[in-house]
Amino acid sequence: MENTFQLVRNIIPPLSAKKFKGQDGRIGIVGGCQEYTGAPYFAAISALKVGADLSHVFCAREAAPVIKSYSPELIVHPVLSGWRVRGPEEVCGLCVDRAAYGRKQWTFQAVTRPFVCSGFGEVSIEPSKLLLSWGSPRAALCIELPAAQIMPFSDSPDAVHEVEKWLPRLHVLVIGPGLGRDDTLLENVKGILEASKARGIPIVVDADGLWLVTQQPALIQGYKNAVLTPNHMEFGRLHKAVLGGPVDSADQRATVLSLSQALGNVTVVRKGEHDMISDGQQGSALSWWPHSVPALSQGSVTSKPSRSTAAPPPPPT
Ligand SMILES: NC(=O)C1=CN([C@@H]2O[C@H](COP(=O)(O)OP(=O)(O)OC[C@H]3O[C@@H](n4cnc5c(N)ncnc54)[C@H](OP(=O)(O)O)[C@@H]3O)[C@@H](O)[C@H]2O)[C@@H](O)CC1
Ligand SMILES: Nc1ncnc2c1ncn2[C@@H]1O[C@H](COP(=O)(O)OP(=O)(O)OP(=O)(O)O)[C@@H](O)[C@H]1O
Repeated sequence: MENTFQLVRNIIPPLSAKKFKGQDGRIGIVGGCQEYTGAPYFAAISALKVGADLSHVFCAREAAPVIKSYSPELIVHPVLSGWRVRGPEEVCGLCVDRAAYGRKQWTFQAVTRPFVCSGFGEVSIEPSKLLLSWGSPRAALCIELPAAQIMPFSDSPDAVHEVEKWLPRLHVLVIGPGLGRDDTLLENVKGILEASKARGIPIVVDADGLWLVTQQPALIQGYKNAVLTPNHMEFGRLHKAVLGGPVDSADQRATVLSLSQALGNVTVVRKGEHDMISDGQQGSALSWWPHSVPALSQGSVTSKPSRSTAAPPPPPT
């Protein structure tokens, strides 16, 4: 137990009157969409609980009010998602919440001449038109649009740019908790990941960030400032994508080591009954992680303390 305390002390910055806010860690979490608001919250708040000073959450627009109301300590940027439809003159502007794209239910706001409508209704998109219907009895509005005019948007014109301007002030970025798997949103996240790499910022990749990396392992290949934190399923998917086959359950540690090596010595923390870590040099089981933490969706917490102070990953026992 004493050993565990010492290891925890190693990654928690000591309090000091000489420091000012921000010096002990400014963390960025890229995650949170309409469905998932808990995972980015846990990621952000657990960084604060282990000693970081500031936690920023960059999330989809519709997740922001929810995450903000979990805690006043978090700084929440609703920049990741949305659709803006630029229509013909009679449609001055129309916003449809991005997270629901591909489904029937949308939250929308349409500013048309001669009226404004907003609400929660059904939207169908065809190549050249957009049909909104809402209310009871149902009202409908059909807008003729060239498909090219339905464009992804963030609350600001460019999601990557919006996050990028914060990057010089961040010590570490956590990419993926509760992000969802929408292609357009992941395209934004890809841009954020590349911008972070260009600055050498340490990155923890979790949950849907791992989904993205599984589709495009080159994104993280050889970036030694990255820590991947896959759970059982995520590890299996990543292993298959990178090494081309299923996980050898007979030697779990070896699989973590070989995945790390195949990714160019990116650090891999495989979560499970025994968390396993490898930086491609050696593979270890982490018995130090406090297993009083129940296996109740605590992965969002697990991955964050390990890099939340931009400290090196915890040493193996
Ligand atoms: N509060 C929030 O905001 C949270 C948000 N989150 C968000 O949720 C989304 C989905 O993420 P995920 O990890 O649940 O889905 P995924 O990777 O598809 O795997 C699910 C399947 O894996 C299986 N399975 C799992 N463990 C296993 C094991 N040890 N051994 C064997 N099987 C195992 C299990 O199979 P089952 O038991 O159902 O047969 C299940 O079907 C993602 O967008 C993420 O960001 C989450 O982070 C949660 C907290
Ligand atoms: N079978 C298990 N026995 C004991 N502890 C476990 C077990 N599986 C996971 N854990 C603990 O839970 C932590 C999170 O693992 P888990 O597989 O739940 O990750 P996750 O699915 O990414 O979580 P989240 O749902 O928050 O994203 C692990 O780091 C480990 O400490």
